[in-house]
Amino acid sequence: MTDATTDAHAVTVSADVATAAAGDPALYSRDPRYIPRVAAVHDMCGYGKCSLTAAIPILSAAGCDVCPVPTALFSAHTKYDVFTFHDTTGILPGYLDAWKAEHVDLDGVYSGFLGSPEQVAIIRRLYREYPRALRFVDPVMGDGGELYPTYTPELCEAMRALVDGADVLMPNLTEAAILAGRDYAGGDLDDRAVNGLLDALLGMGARHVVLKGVDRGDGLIRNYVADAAGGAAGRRELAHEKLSYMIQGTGDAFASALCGAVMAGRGLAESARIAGEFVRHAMGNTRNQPRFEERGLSFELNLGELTGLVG
Ligand SMILES: Nc1ncnc2c1ncn2[C@@H]1O[C@H](COP(=O)(O)OP(=O)(O)O)[C@@H](O)[C@H]1O
Ligand SMILES: Cc1ncc(COP(=O)(O)O)c(N)n1
Repeated sequence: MTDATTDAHAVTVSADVATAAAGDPALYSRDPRYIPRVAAVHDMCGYGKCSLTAAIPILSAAGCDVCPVPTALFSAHTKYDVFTFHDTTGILPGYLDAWKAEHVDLDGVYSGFLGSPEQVAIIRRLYREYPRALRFVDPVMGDGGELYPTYTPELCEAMRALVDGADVLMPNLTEAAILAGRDYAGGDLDDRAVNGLLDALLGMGARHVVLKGVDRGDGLIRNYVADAAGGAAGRRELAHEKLSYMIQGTGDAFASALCGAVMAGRGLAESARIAGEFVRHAMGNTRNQPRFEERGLSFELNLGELTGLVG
């Protein structure tokens, strides 16, 4: 892995990904006249923008037909002190039976926050019934070494089953450690530790991994892209400016923008670059909103960055 060079704000990359398309092949071959259909298996939050309320507009802006598979209904995301939670596991088998009866077809299955361990079986059913669909897995479980409040050890264990065969696995460092069965080692991992986590996840059967959120205290956030087929030479480090405040929902927006860029026919490293920039710009706009610390990422003014990706 080559070190990123820094400039003040923009993304820096360890290779010129924009011009090195040969080293950053598309995972999806996009016909600009065709609108790919992506099932978004996430929760719905009534307030606090994240999960489905991020996935639907962001993927739509990137030119996808988004079909929600709601894994839970929350009054607000789990960073609020008060929220209601309704697990929708019981309705999902009938929901997918009805899709099957109507011959719905899918080009992608993009999963995130789950409501119960049984929902992993629902995702695996989607994989079986739509074997052509690209599998995007955001293994949402926790952050900063802590699990989210509705996540049990059983749900984390079930989540591990989604690693094998994932076309794009997008964990943060907490989630990568849980999936790989390692202790969380903080956010400032060196290259060797990053490579160790990437190797572990690729060894568990992921085809590509985007490891998010390495923070070495130098003002940058680093995301890493690795490819099971490409070996060490195929790894990319993408670094961009770290803003000094935190916003909820950045992980969901990043994963949705990355998924949209891949479905628009971009390479994975280029897609990770686009997603990181999209989140960084939207964080700037979120800062101008009331109660910005808790409202979720306000990306409404940034969707135009994604509408031009196709064609
Ligand atoms: N403070 C920040 N400044 C700039 N970019 C950020 C910041 N927080 C998150 N991002 C971008 O969004 C990506 C995903 O955010 P993160 O919150 O780490 O995901 P998760 O919710 O999965 O932990 C990061 O890898 C980074 O590219
Ligand atoms: C109900 C719910 N859904 C999703 C998230 C993840 O948010 P993030 O994108 O910050 O990981 C959350 N905290 N709560």
